[in-house]
Formats: sequence, structure tokens, C-alpha cells
Amino acid sequence: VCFSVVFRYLGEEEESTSSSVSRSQALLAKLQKRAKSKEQKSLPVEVAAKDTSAGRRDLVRSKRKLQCQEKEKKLHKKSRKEGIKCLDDVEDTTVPTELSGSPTNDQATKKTKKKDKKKTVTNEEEQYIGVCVSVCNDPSEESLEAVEKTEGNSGVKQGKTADAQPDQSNRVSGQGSSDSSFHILGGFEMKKAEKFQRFLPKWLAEPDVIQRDINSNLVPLSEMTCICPLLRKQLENKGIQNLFPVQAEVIPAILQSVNSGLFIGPGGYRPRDICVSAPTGSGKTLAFVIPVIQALLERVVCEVRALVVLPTKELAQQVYRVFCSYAERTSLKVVMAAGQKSFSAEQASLSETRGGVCRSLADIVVATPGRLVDHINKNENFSLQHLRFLIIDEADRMTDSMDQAWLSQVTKMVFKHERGSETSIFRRAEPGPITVASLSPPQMPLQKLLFSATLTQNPEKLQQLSLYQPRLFSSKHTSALSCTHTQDKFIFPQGLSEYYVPCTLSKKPLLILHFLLRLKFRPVLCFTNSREAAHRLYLLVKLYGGVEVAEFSSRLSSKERKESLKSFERGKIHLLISTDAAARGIDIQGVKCVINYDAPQFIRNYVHRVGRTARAGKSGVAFTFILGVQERFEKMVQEAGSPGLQKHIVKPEILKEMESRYGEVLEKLGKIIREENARKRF
Ligand SMILES: Nc1ncnc2c1ncn2[C@@H]1O[C@H](COP(=O)(O)OP(=O)(O)OP(=O)(O)O)[C@@H](O)[C@H]1O
Repeated sequence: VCFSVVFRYLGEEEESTSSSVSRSQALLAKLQKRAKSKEQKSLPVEVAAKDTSAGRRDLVRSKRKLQCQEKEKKLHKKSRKEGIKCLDDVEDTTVPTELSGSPTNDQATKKTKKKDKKKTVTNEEEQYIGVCVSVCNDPSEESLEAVEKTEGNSGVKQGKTADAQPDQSNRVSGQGSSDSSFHILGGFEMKKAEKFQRFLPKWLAEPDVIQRDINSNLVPLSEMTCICPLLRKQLENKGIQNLFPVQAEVIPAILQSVNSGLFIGPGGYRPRDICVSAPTGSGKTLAFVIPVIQALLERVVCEVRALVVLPTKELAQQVYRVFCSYAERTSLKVVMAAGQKSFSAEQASLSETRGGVCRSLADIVVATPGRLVDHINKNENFSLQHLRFLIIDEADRMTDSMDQAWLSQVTKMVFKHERGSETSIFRRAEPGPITVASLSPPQMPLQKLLFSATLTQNPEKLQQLSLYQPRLFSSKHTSALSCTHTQDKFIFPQGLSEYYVPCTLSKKPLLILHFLLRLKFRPVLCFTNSREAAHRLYLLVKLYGGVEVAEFSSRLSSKERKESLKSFERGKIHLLISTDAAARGIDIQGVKCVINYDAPQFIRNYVHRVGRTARAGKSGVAFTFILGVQERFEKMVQEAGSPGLQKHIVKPEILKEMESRYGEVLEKLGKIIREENARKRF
């Protein structure tokens, strides 16, 4: 094969009859002949060079080099000029018909004419290039170097170079293009991305439907016979007569999985994991608080059996309070591990050691991922060996890459083999395929319960949670076949009215003052995209006066943040300016209006921000200030499933009156910020 390739390079066809020895001899002879002829060619030059004096030779050399460089420059300039023209032309002729579309006869004839014209141009150009190359390739100078270089290579290679070069030039001139030195790749045309149909797994495509309209789908508490009398009484005591749709659907499903006790699922099998995707303010918290408390009511020994993980301290505190209020008449103990207290104080509230024996002081732990990982790694007495429920609230946020590590640590700890546990009835092994051996003896299952208003439909992301035969409860029904969109769609609360307000950057602060002072929207929860922006706006509104204002961001300590929320909840504050720290899950009673002072960058943030109003079946209004092009924002919101975004125009004349005072305030604000920055530097 090797020889046949070499023969083809030499322009000879392989003879079937000739032996490989004779072929190799012929090849050797040919190569020797070629080397000789080259030697002969270079000989007169070398002799001539020897004859001339060294000084003259140098002079000639430098002269030729100069000439060559000048010509090269000229050629470069020309070819650059021509090149641009040429590239366009070449593209015209080389674009395949399926890309450029099938040309008509006229176009085709025009193109052939163009081609002919170009051929002459490019041939001329090639000649020009050829001249220059021949000047540069004068055997007395540069070619010597070239020969030296090729001589270092194998004979076959030499032959290949010598024969391949004219071949290439023939090909180029045959094509009639001047682009012998570069290759046109093509394929830069704008192509419309092909829309693909998304096929969802059955459990995602066919969820158990939760009605969106809370008020017309209330379920009387008396009908919820699956809830134990103690908890029903508790609910009544808190003024709850009816359950919301999400609660009416999810509570029985979780309770069903503990019908046979904590150790085994229905029919002796492992219970299915549960995912809930329901609008903001639809009552998802009670949908897991009630069944978890009921499932653990009969427990004998206090062990951590339920772990609730939430993204922020404030949310953890909120859920902790709900758990405490429903567990208060039971023997269950709820503990929070979210960094509100010192690590050692949390450690002491989670477990105690008496007489050398450690015992758990918590049945239900409400935690943030950071503190949870701290306890897993540093708290020797913290055990998750008896964990039955892992509840992940704001599940989509929690599964974001940066928060992933905690989940694997929890699973590792749940299935950790402790010394002497091999024969224990509580022995647990990481679940694998179901076999007779794996079912006997039965082990306590770990059931995952996921909740969010913006639960992803991305199976790849959900896969990371290692869900077991998941069951989805959702406020929407997306058919696996009809779904062509790739973006997740969300359900917005029924009572929410959404508006956008076109404005300019300088008018934004005036607009917010207008909403509070003139339109008397109170209380207002306002969102900015950064803590600096929240702080500046807070100072500005405070300086302007007439509005009780507070800020809420990571700029403040957790104590200060708690204070701000409390004051806002109690009605002492009219305007709370926050970053996205308060966008998720925070349940503040009576927020009638949400203002997105800065439009959110991601749709999920928008859904959660506007969801701080219109909660629990009530009505609410959300405004988003939009700078410049609003089409993109409108599209984003509509594609996410918003029922309708309306335009709200505030005429500039209305803001005129406020402008003089605003000017004064701006001056003061500048001074304050400068002082603050100076203080920060020292
Ligand atoms: N059955 C009910 N009857 C009356 N009010 C209820 C009921 N269930 C929940 N609520 C109230 O509805 C409000 C919203 O509930 P919750 O905070 O659980 O909503 P959510 O779905 O978790 O919202 P988000 O997605 O924003 O976290 C709370 O103030 C809660 O007390």
C-alpha cells in the first residue's frame, strides 16, 4: 500500500505483476535521478557564487532581498485590495446552490460571465505572484535554504514535495481562483435554529393537577378526614376552615406513603418521592408541615426524622415558626440550624450527652445548606440515621450548582454505616434495584419532598436529585407531545395584575415617590438588582421625606434585616427596599404592591418577586420600571406564562412638581455617599 501511494505521487500506476523488490529498486533509481538533476541545477550557481568575491555576493544578495521585499510589499498591497473584492466574488461562485438557493438561468449566466472575468484577473494575479515567487526562489539565495530543509527529509518526502507543488498550482489555476494560500470555509450564513420538540418523561408530562384558582377550589377542613383530629383542631384554632387546592392534593399523598408506618411504604415498597410546583402564595408550606407532623406523632424515641432545607435564614425562620405553631401540642421537637445562633448553641439544641449517652433533642430540623453541612462535618453527635423525610423548599434554587454539595453530604450521612449497626433493625443501605434480598429485612426509606413555585421541568436537573419514582403535583398540565417550547412555564397567582412602566433612568426615583406619595400605594415592597442600589434609593427616599422607609439586603446584619421585616409586617414601614434576598418565599401579610425598581434579569426572579403580593387568594398589583426597549421584557414575561402584562404610563408633567425638591435631595445624597465611601476606606 505504501509503495502504491509513493508510485502515485511519482505519477506512476502500480503494476500488478511487478514484484515489490523491483518496484523499490525503480523507486530508488528515480529518486537518485531526481537528486542528481537537482545537484546539477544548483551546481552552476554554487560555482558562480564561489567565483565571485564574498563582498560582491553579499551586495547582490542584499540587493535581491530588497527588490524581493519591495515586490512582496507591492503584491501584498495589491492582493489585499483585490483580495477583498476577490473574496466576495469567490464566495459568490463557491457557495453551494443549496445554501444560496437555486439560481435562475439569468443569474447562472451572469455568474459564469463573472467567473470568466475573474479567471482572467486571477490568472494575471497568479502570474504576478509567480514572478515574485520566482524572484524569491532564485536558486542562488532562498532556494538554497529550501533545498537544505527538504534534504533533511526522507527521499519519499522530497519526491512528494517536488511533485505535489505543481499539482497544487494546477488545481488552483484550474479552479480559477486566486486563493491558493487560503481556504474559504464558508457556512457563516445565518441559519434559523431548528425548533425541537421536548419530550418529557411521563411523570413530568402528566402531573396531578392542582387548580390555580384558590378561592373557587377551597376544600372544607371537614372533608379532609385523612388529617388527624388534633391537627384539624390546630388548623381551626388558627382560623383555617378550608384547605387550599395544593394542600388538599398533597397532604393525602404524603400521608398515604406513611399509612403502613415509617418503616415501609405502601404494599411494603419504598414510597415515591413527591414534587410540587404551585404558584407563589398558594399555601405550599402547610402542604408539608401538616403531613410531616402527623406522620411523626406516633414516634417513640426522639431522633431527627424530618429535615427541611431552605436557601436563606429568613425563610428557615419562617418555616420553623410554622412547624413550631403546629407541633406545640405534641411531644415533637423542632430545631432550627440556620446560623441565627452560634454553632455551639445550635449544637446544644440538637443533641445532649448524659451519662456518656448521646441523645437527639430534635425530631424536625429546619436548616440552611451552609449550617447543615457544618453540623454534618463538625458536630459528632448530629445524626441523620433515622431520617425519613427530606424536604427541599424552593427546590429549584436549592438545586442550583453552588448548593449541590449539601445534598450528597446528607445522603452520605443517612446511609452511613456505623460500627455495630450491621445487625440493627435501623440498618440502612443506599437504595439499589429492588430484589428479594433488598426488601428483607425492610429498611426505613428516605422520601424526598420538593416544593417550588418555579420547579424546573428540566429532567436533566431533576435527575441530579436521584428521585425515586417521582410523582409531580403541578398547577399546569403540559402534554409531552404538544410541548414544543424549551423554556419552563410558570403559573402566576390568580389575583395578580402586572404592569410595566416605561421610564428613563433619571425619572425612576421620582416615579417611586409618585407611587407612594401621590397614588398612596402602601405598603410597597420594592426590588433593586444590587444592594448598593437598594441603599442609595433608601437614602434618597429618606431624605425626600413623607415615607417611612427601610432597606433589606446583605448589607445589613441578620438582626437588622429581621428588624426591617418585622417593622414592615407591622405596618410601621411603608416602603421596604430590598434585593432578591426577600424575593423568594418570604410571606408578608398585606403587601398590596410590588415594584420592580430594577427589572429582574431572570424570569424566575420576576415570578418570585411579584409573588410577594396576591398571596393566599388575595389580589395584588406589580409594577416593573422599564428603561428603553420593553419588547424583550414583555416577551420574557409572556413566554413564561404570564396571563397579561399591561402598560402603565406616567406622564412626565405629573412628576414636574417634585423635581425641584428632588434636585436638592440629590445634592445631599451625593455628599452622604461620598462620606460613607470615605469612611469605608479607613
Ligand atoms: N388553608 C389556608 N387558609 C388560609 N390561609 C392559608 C391557608 N394555607 C396557607 N395560608 C396562608 O397563605 C399564605 C401563603 O402561604 P405559603 O407561604 O405557604 O405560600 P407558598 O406557596 O409557600 O408561597 P411561596 O411560593 O411564595 O413560598 C400564608 O400567609 C399562609 O398562612
